[in-house]
Amino acid sequence: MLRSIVKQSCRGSSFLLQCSRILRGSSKKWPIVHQQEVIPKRLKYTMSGVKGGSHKKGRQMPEGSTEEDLTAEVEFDEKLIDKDEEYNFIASSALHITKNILNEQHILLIQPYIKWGPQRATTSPDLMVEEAEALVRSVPKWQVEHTMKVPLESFSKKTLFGRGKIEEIKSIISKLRASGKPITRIFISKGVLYGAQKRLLETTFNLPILDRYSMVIQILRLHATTAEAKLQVAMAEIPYIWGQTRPKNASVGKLDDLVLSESQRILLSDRERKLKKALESIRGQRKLLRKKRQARNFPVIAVVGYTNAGKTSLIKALTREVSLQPRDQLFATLDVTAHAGQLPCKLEVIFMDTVGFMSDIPTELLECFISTLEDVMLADVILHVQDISHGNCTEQRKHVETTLRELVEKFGEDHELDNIINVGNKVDKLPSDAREVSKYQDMHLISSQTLEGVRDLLDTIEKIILQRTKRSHITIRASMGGEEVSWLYKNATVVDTEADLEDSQYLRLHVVIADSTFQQFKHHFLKGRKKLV
Ligand SMILES: Nc1nc2c(ncn2[C@@H]2O[C@H](COP(=O)(O)OP(=O)(O)OP(=O)(O)O)[C@@H](O)[C@H]2O)c(=O)[nH]1
Ligand SMILES: [Mg+2]
Repeated sequence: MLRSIVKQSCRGSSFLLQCSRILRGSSKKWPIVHQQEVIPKRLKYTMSGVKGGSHKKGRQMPEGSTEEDLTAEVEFDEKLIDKDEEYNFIASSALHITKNILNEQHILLIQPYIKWGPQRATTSPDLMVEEAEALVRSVPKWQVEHTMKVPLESFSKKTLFGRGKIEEIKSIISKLRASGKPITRIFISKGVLYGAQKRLLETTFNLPILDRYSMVIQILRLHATTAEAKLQVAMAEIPYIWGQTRPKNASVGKLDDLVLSESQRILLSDRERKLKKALESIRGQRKLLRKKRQARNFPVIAVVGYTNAGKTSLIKALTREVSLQPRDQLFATLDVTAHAGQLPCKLEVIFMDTVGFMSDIPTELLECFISTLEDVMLADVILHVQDISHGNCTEQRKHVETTLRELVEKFGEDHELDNIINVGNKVDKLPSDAREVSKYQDMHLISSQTLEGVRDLLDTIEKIILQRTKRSHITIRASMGGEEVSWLYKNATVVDTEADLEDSQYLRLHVVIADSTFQQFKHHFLKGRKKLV
């Protein structure tokens, strides 16, 4: 900690600059046919702004910028997120999207896993089942009636399971029907099943089959409320449908793939093109929004983590924002929303809530949320929230870290991911003697529910934010009622003020100030220039 006292005088005002520079850090390296029938509707797309923000009166804002300015409009065809009967027909064949997702469904859950070899599961089958059950629970009225763990030698068999296992599954389905629990869907908890595998199994059991990708799509459809989230989910459906479809000139032997007519192919391509365009516009709007935030000079803290780790709960604990609704559901948050908060030094910051990650789901799905994830890449600090009470915590952590790295590489961001703070959440669920374990050593153990450890975490965030955004904590002595005082209120964060014991005409202001702003301050007041910019 550097402490220095600088005595200066100018224009009759003397300054005692007592600089307590807490931290100084390195800079951040940082298809169709129907086009004519559709009347493109101009839907209002409202970008979520900073919720709960409190702007200090007189604080310097970019000219003309207000909360209102965070609203932007993107034009897109209403059919992309609403009812498009022809598309829905294709989607329901490939994804088994139900007309009314809220209808009751009775699920037979099958968890396949590889016991030996390079594809061997890194997680225990029981934990895999637990996660698969949580996926089903995330849709109201969907109920797991029976669960099976099935060890396999590989996932590439045409019928996935051997003959004996298929007979066993058939017999379980019959028994359940006989006992008044008829199965309506089979959920095979594997990332993506080949189109041919899926259709063969559907014919064998005479039931719709869901894999993890199509299961997650059902949940995302249910949880998407804003136009942006709905467009992103609509986009995420397209690669899956193409993957399930027999390629145009494929040999007729592949009868088990989903076969689309020429007009259906055109419809799908056209939809893909329009979605890409709409999402590009949204990406542009998000960039604009980011620029506005940057102009306002608010540090940004992105909160990432495995789904259900407690990201939304942590933001709620840090901001006390009552409107935030943490839910015991997977993929509860689909929109990146910005929430205003304050660090202990009173510096206003923005916390960004994000979409959760999940293993054994192709990154293609997550990539549709790229405009969202760009906000994460460009944040000053990333909080990686982990549910340490979860039996699979270590694997979840690895998965999030790997995916973040993959996304950074894929989207060419120059990011070293060196600004991550690991947060071990739900510590209240751990017995006290389990907390000392070395695997938690690089983590801030907290509970978003009891608020244990939250204040310490905020202190760490503050330290890193000050370092990365090149801000310092300093004390400035200035004449009471003088121009310097109002300038500082406008351009810096005044944490506290006290009377100067040596001279009652002076105030001592404890401020958090960006290094560049401090240079401006010195330039204006120490060089005798009266006019401020
Ligand atoms: N006991 C306990 N439960 C917690 C804690 N933090 C979150 N939860 C619970 O965990 C569940 C998930 O919390 P969320 O905050 O919605 O998790 P999330 O990471 O935002 O989840 P997604 O948005 O679905 O990715 C909710 O039921 C919360 O009440 C905690 O510190 N202790
Ligand atoms: Mg959430």
